[in-house]
Amino acid sequence: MGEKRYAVIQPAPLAGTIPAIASKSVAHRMLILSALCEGRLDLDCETTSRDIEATADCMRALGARVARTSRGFRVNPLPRDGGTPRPTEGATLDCGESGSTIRFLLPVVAALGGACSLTGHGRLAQRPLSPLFEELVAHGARLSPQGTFPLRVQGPISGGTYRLPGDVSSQFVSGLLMAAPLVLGGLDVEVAEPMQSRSYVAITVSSLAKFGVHVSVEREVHGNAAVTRYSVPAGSELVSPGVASVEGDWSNAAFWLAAGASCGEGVTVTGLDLSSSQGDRAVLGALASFGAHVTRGGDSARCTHDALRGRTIDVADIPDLVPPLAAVAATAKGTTRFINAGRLRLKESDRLVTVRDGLNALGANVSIDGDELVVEGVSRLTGGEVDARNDHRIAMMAAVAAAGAAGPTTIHDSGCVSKSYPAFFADFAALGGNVTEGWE
Ligand SMILES: O=C(O)C1=C[C@@H](OP(=O)(O)O)[C@@H](O)[C@H](O)C1
Ligand SMILES: C=C(OP(=O)(O)O)C(=O)O
Repeated sequence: MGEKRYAVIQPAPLAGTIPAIASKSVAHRMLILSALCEGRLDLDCETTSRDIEATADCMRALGARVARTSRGFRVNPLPRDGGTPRPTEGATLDCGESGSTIRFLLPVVAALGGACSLTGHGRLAQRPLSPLFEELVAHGARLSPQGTFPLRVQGPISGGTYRLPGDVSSQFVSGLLMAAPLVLGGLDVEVAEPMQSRSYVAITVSSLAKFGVHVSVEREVHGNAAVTRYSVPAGSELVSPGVASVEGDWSNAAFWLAAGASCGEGVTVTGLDLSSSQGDRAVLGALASFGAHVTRGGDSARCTHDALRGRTIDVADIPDLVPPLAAVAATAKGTTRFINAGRLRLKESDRLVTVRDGLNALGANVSIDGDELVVEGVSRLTGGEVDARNDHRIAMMAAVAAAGAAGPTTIHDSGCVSKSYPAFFADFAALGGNVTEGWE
């Protein structure tokens, strides 16, 4: 028995109903804020994943008590000293392979003051922390050089205005906003346009609101340039709502909805908030624009195959939807262009390359054109061998594409789905997928 998982998929269309797993994005934010706030939180979050657990472990290392309960997590926050949370001095926080965790916690630990270290694995050391890194240094943080772990952090940081470009990672903005209530004086984050992944900052703003912190958001135009200013006023305090729940995950539900769009009799995902602040609920509009039949229920969405045609889709705000939408585009008639997709190079893998290679290995016709991914639809995928390259969304994309292929597919390194969705292949089988897993 080897060290990596593989999955063999025999063609069989997916159909049926599946409950959404808990949103990874929301869970990260609720675990961090509940560890920093005043008062205990019972968090409804029935499913978990490697990334969510990385954040939970980091908050434990900082001094919070985070227990797994039958429904989710019970979080007792960091001890307080004169009303201020006090982190464990010299703590090491292992962020695993989670970009969200390290980018959210870097400003948070700097704001808490004291000394601690951040570490991680896989591609995490190569994923950018600049220019958040330089802005923190400019505001008083002392940090060891970027690019190697452990990253040593010594706070505190001052308030004032933090300036960031909008096209590297919105996670920098979210991290600073979660750190803001810990900083003396108010804190503004000024984000230059074009601003991508904007809706992820909206998730942060609505999570902070649950803990009683109001963020004002204003767009300002200065000559030819525009910025969005997020302001957290001085004196903002994080207070636990007591109980809260993590809503369903649109980014992962997108794979099942894409499977419904590609072939078969339709897939329904339940447990979704149709007016969520998660930008990835845009998957419904995107699948409808391909020609798929989309229906919305009270807390569910259903997608059924119909004649599909290629589209141009701007993915600046929805980078995580590219793998499932590319699986659909692979057999949509004509050309699909995913535009403003450059940031996909900065994910768990260079996702422009891994989406292209993963789908082409199954008989698709995908190419990269600058910051665009271009998919020429073929009438049917053949199946084949795909290396997921340690990227959960590439493994899930390949599985969805393989279900509708003419022949079998082997996905190497399929175990990486546990980063966001440990039960992915069990749910794939529950929807009628034909999958056999093993070690190699
Ligand atoms: O804030 C978040 O929860 C996320 C923001 C996005 O990253 P970028 O802002 O770096 O694009 C997204 O790709 C990631 O999976 C989750
Ligand atoms: C990019 C992702 O996550 P993160 O940036 O948190 O590693 C993802 O889940 O696709």
